[in-house]
Amino acid sequence: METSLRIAIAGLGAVGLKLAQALDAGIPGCTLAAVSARDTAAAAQRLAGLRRPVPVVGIDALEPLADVVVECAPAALLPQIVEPFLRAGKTAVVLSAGALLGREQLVELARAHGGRIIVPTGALLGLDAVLAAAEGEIRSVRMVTRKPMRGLVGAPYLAENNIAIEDIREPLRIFQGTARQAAAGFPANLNVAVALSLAGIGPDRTQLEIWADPALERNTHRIEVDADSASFSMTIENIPSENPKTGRITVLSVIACLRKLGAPLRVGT
Ligand SMILES: NC(=O)C1=CN([C@@H]2O[C@H](COP(=O)(O)OP(=O)(O)OC[C@H]3O[C@@H](n4cnc5c(N)ncnc54)[C@H](OP(=O)(O)O)[C@@H]3O)[C@@H](O)[C@H]2O)C=CC1
Ligand SMILES: O=C([O-])CC(=O)C(=O)O
Repeated sequence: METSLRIAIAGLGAVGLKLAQALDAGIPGCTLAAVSARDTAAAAQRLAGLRRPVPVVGIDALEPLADVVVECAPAALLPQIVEPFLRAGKTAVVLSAGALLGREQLVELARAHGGRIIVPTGALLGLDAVLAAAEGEIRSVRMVTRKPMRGLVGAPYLAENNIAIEDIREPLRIFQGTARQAAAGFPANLNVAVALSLAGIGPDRTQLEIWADPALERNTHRIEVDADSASFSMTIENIPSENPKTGRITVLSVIACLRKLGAPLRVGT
């Protein structure tokens, strides 16, 4: 007998709204149960076209209404969104992966209560191969991210280091360091680097370069992995969504992830 997972969406922006619409159109094994947004009235308006309306509630009211929460909100809200679900032994799908760093207690909470945190591949690619390689020995993981300026503006790292990118004419390397350092300096831009590090050799060994490139339209990530099982490199060129910092493929990754949760055939690691 098919049971349907009740899905809550925390954050109704570029990712959350598209996800709500996809759930309303139908993802097998999943039912949209509730959403949360900063501006409740505006959110209710955005959802007016849904076939089956759902309540718009505060973050703290989501847990009793759902089995799974999809976090697609500003990174600072991550603990408030996922803790109630983990404490109830439920599942949290996390897009603000950078905010998991330094919050290992969330994983402990999940472990203690039988809950689960799932980080989808999101705007990246190749995490299946990285996970497989990590079962052997990975010698190095390097990622190079190139973004148009509108995909980077507002990042705290730029202000803290007096880096102005608005008027650059040539590609400019604005950051070189580890995934952990990038997550702190670019909390709305580099979740993908943290997801890569969690799949592979961790946030302190995953090396990252970030370039601002005025010639680009797409957020571009290249990953290079050297392991005892294989060497591989891959590049993804993300078409921006309504939010220039967020690739269109991000919500599709979440939809695929939810579909997989209830699927009798699961492909990929
Ligand atoms: N892992 C990955 O590969 C990727 C991760 N991300 C991350 O995913 C997250 C979502 O991205 P995106 O959809 O583009 O972001 P948006 O900025 O488009 O949307 C964020 C949403 O969060 C809502 N929000 C803000 N404050 C609250 C609150 N207090 N309670 C409830 N909701 C709130 C906003 O509400 P309102 O509309 O009312 O203002 C908005 O709807 C971001 O952290 C982003 O960095 C993005 C791309 C890829
Ligand atoms: O890393 C992110 O959070 C988003 C990103 O780069 C992209 O969408 O390409």
